[in-house]
Amino acid sequence: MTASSLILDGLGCIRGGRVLFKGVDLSLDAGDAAVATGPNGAGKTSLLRLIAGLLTPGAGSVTHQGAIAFAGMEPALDRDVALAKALAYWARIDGGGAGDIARGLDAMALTKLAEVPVRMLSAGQLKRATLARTIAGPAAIWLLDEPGNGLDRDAQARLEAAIAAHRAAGGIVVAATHQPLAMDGAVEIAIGGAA
Ligand SMILES: Nc1ncnc2c1ncn2[C@@H]1O[C@H](COP(=O)(O)OP(=O)(O)OP(=O)(O)O)[C@@H](O)[C@H]1O
Repeated sequence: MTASSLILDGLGCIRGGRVLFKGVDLSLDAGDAAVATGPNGAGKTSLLRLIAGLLTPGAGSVTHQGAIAFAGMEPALDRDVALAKALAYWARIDGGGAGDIARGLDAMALTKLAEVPVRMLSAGQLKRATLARTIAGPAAIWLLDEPGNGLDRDAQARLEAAIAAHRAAGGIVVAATHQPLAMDGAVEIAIGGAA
């Protein structure tokens, strides 16, 4: 993996004319992780979207080295095709091959469901599929929005193992979550306020 880093400098977010947060500073290098916490509506997803470049900062800046993968709450997978085919679509865009898709499927215990249409997957299986796409991709910086939502105990352990392996390989992980997520030494970004 190429060198990765992520720096947030005085980052602020305004949505709907309301200041959600301001002055968020963060500096992550290869192997580091951060977890965004805070009440519903505080701005955790917004923070991830700012980092991904999907929102414009109200203040401050985001600087990063290494590609970003955003595993959001909505599974961005074609519902009408088999899971493996839906992941292959993204592998073509993200840059990956059949081996990477197999690795992603295996990491989230989805290999047996590879030929099942996406629309037939359960909520937890869809979440695992979203994570499999990120795992299969080449991005150094993973942004994970509520990655543990809907996961059973085995899938949660697999997610935590995938995060640890990614960090050991020089990747960076930023997760937004209400649930406990084992990430050794992760920096907490506590976002206050409530909607
Ligand atoms: N498109 C939008 N326009 C204006 N405001 C928005 C928009 N999308 C979200 N918001 C508001 O921004 C605030 C933060 O939303 P966000 O999804 O970032 O919170 P969150 O901390 O991730 O919440 P949760 O824990 O419920 O997932 C909320 O008050 C929400 O209503």
